[in-house]
Amino acid sequence: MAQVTKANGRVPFIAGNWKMNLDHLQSIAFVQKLAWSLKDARLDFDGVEVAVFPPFTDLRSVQTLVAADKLPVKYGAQDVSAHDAGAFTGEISGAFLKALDCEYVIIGHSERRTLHMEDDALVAAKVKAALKYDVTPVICVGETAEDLAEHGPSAVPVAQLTAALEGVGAGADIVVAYEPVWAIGSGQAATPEQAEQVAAALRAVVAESIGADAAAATRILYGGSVKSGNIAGFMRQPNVDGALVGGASLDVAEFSSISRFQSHVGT
Ligand SMILES: O=C[C@H](O)COP(=O)(O)O
Repeated sequence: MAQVTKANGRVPFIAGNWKMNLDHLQSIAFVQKLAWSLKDARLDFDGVEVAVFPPFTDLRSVQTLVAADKLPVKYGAQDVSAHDAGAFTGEISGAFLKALDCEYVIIGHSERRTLHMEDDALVAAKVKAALKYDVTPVICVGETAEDLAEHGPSAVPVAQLTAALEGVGAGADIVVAYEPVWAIGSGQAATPEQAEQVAAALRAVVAESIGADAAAATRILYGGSVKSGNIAGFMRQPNVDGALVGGASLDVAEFSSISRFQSHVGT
């Protein structure tokens, strides 16, 4: 299968955020089926990285399965504490994620910003906590419909990413996810051109904050009502390197189809 790994060298990244869905038994069945599906499709795993982000309680099961069967599926957590250890009831340390071989952690998802009152300062602290333990943060930014009407598409995501990277060292390994809040779970995705416009602005922020080399290497994802039917349009954009998928990541066939976006490119 022809790959569309871009001339820029960034490996496309398809990430499934399960949110609060699928328990540890369901996670095992899901990851097994996903791996079989991707293998059946003869996906070249050098050409695309596929990761799932299950609830914390699933991570040990997913780790065991992936390690035992050497499955070509990566995994990460949906949140991390800003603290290392101690009296923080309900929190999960980056050290614990690293101990489970999590490569990634989602930080600053709009649901955490809105429902759990996470502000830019806390997001920035969590980014540093993840990097401290060598877990790559997937930093989520995005504007609400009101922000869009008032400030246009880029202003709020740019401000959020600038704040999230405050104090982060040059060359840090990060992933950025642009998720317009109005597109999440709404069935109304941004257009590929809208996503590209904001992704380009976010890449400039990465360059300004942690350096041009890091900006060239950083994957910027689009998220918000991504499906197999619209993924190709996003993947054609020069600054969009993948997708953070919510609802559609809970259906093995659909998530596998999104991961095989190469087969939709050109259609
Ligand atoms: O993290 C994923 C996003 O919230 C997108 O969710 P969605 O694909 O259900 O719109």
